[in-house]
Amino acid sequence: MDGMVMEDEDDCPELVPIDTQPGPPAEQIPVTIITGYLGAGKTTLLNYILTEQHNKRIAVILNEFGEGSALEKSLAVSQAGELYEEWLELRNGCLCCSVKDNGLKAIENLMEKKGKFDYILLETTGLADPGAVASMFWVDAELGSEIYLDGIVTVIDAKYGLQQLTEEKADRLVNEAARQIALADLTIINKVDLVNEEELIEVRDVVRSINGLAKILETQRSRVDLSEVLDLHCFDKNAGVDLAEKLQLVKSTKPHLDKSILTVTFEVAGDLSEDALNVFIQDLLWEKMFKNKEGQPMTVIRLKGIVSFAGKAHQVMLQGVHELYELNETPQLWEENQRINRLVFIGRNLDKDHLQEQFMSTVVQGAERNQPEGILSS
Ligand SMILES: Nc1nc2c(ncn2[C@@H]2O[C@H](COP(=O)(O)OP(=O)(O)OP(=O)(O)O)[C@@H](O)[C@H]2O)c(=O)[nH]1
Ligand SMILES: [Zn+2]
Repeated sequence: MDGMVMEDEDDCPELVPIDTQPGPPAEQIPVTIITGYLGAGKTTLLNYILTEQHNKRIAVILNEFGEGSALEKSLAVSQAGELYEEWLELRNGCLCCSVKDNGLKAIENLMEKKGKFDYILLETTGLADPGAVASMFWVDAELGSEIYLDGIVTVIDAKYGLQQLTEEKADRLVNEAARQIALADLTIINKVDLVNEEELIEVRDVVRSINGLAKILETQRSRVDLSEVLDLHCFDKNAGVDLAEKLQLVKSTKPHLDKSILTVTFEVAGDLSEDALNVFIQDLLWEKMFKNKEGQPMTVIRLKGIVSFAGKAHQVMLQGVHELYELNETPQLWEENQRINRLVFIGRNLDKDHLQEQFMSTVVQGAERNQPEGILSS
């Protein structure tokens, strides 16, 4: 248990046991990923945070990782009004591995030269898939990096967001704007000055229909309460208590605009077999074995949950970003006879009934089981 699991590909690290310390050590530096479609207000948000926040040394990274095939990319880091540039070498065109090796190294080099930052804000370009960038920081924290992923913030243009979300995509491609919303821990609907109340409600409904879990803020010029954006600890197992509460409020959504991406959530009482759960998740995320009624494979972009393992007194937090997932014991103890697994899946072609049916097969049955099993609600 307590480990990062990833697909076993040649260039990628293998299953790595991690320490069982609760939460990131104090000296680790949080990185918040700021994503969102072209022109939504990401840079405006960065600048706002930089001007509002005076007691943190914040480094800003502008990410071009996801784009082009150039062999070198610059990593611009600005701090206290000064701009530094580091060059990244992209090996063999494999962005995932190059970014992982060099992106973090560049940041760490920079810290050696310029002194430690307290916080890193990373703006992805509007068309990038922030999932790849998020995975890199997430994995690296497990490998003992100085940097950990705090949260994924997606900025949405109140005026053009809907249009961006409905842009036709070639058959198998996911609309990037929708994917960015699906990945978010927090969404910010910006430019509220440009729309009327009705239009705003429409955008809000669509955002909610894609991601039923992320909090939604509404802003003008990306002016937010910084405490709602920074230090969210979304990937931290100590956030398990908050997550457990939040999951109780999440509702499954109906497709709204972008037909394919939505949120599915359910609760199942009882204890799970850890092995069976791993098989279920891997079949879902890696093998894409589960199909909807139209025969299309279910694709999960983001996954969160609190689960109960047979024989474990503590709650276990489940987190997934694309094909990476993690199970971590939280400090939270189960109350007797209150062991309820709560899961939230955000992705395409999700069929709730089928997913829940498959999940039920991970519940420990018969003599092994020490809790009553059954569906509580949905
Ligand atoms: N009317 C209005 N304009 C805004 C608001 N927020 C940002 N803008 C403007 O929208 C434009 C795009 O803002 P940016 O912050 O550069 O957006 P971005 O997401 O960083 O854009 P790219 O990096 O190009 O994808 C700029 O001209 C901003 O001044 C807002 O709340 N209302
Ligand atoms: Zn920008």
